[in-house]
Amino acid sequence: MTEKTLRATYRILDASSNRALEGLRTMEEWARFANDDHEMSAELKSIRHCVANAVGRLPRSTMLAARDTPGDVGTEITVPTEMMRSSVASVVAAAAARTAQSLRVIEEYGKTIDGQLASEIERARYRTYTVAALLELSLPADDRQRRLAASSLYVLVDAGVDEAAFSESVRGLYQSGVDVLQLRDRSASDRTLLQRSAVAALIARQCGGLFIVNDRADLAFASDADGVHVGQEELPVADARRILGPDKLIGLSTHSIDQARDAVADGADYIGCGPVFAGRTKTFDRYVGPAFLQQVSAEIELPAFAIGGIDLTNLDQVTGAGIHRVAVTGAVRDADDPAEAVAELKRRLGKPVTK
Ligand SMILES: Cc1ncc(COP(=O)(O)OP(=O)(O)O)c(N)n1
Ligand SMILES: Cc1nc(C(=O)O)sc1CCOP(=O)(O)O
Ligand SMILES: [Mg+2]
Repeated sequence: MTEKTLRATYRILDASSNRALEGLRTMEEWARFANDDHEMSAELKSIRHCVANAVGRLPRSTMLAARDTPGDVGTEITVPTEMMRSSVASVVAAAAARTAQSLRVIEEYGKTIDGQLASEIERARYRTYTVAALLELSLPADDRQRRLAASSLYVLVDAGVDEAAFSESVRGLYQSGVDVLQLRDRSASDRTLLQRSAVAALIARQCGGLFIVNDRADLAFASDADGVHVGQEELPVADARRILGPDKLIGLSTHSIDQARDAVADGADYIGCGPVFAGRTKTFDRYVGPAFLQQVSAEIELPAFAIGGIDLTNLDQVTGAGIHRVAVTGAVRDADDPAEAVAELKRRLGKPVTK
């Protein structure tokens, strides 16, 4: 092995052992101080010491001499969500992934220097898989469902004239009280929808809101949105779920009580119920009116958002039918002061009932 290759190998082993030990410590802190779990804390501490002892077989002075943090190009490479964690569950999940990846790196490059090191790290890696899974399963489910249950105002927006205007509008809507925002724009290209969705997903995490992509589970996945909303003619819920997995939200449009019942059976996380009234955004042959909302309110346990032509002039008909969640477009888009319209809608909706 050339001097240059050997130095690079020690640099990798140094960085990866630091990353692995940091990840193990991050997991250990939750097991110790949040879960008060003596057994899990002890196991994570034991793995951390095994890794440290195994890496201790390497010449520390050589590792330190190979370290060059100021020259590390990786420190400048970031992704938007790298500095964001939407929940403690995501902190622990990131630490578990980082630890496993780093142990694998130490194991593989360590094989070129010390086989005993590699086999000790392999044992530590398998132990980490087990304890990390138990730790992640001990955590409260990601709070996406909790935030959905607490949501009452859902606003649908288009891609806007450019990313800057879109970002400003999205942030303003969340800050004025919008709980859920959906990007719905038939005229935008996939590339534009993806870029806008990635931006909105990040802003949603920063503001504590939820961001949903209309129709397209692929774009929702690629942008790390909180979920997708599909209609009766788009991907079935089950197929959207296969793409997004169990932790993302899938909303389904419903226009009858049978469709609402099917939505529950199909595993949707929430439903849109409409079109209730004629509106300015989308036209229909028929409107379900408040009667459908009464049926849903009486029977369906999922969060149900009334949609279609809803604004402050007819909101009382919606809440009077027992639905305290609405999804609107025109009522905010066409308002003289969108922030004030949001605030007034939220005031009139109050805290959502449990369904
Ligand atoms: C919250 C919510 N409810 C209903 C719809 C309508 O979805 P869909 O029937 O797929 O029609 P389009 O929005 O795709 O035209 C929605 N988007 N959001
Ligand atoms: C996109 C959409 N879907 C509906 C449904 O009933 O499925 S109603 C609707 C339009 C919502 O916009 P506005 O609040 O401006 O009427
Ligand atoms: Mg649709």
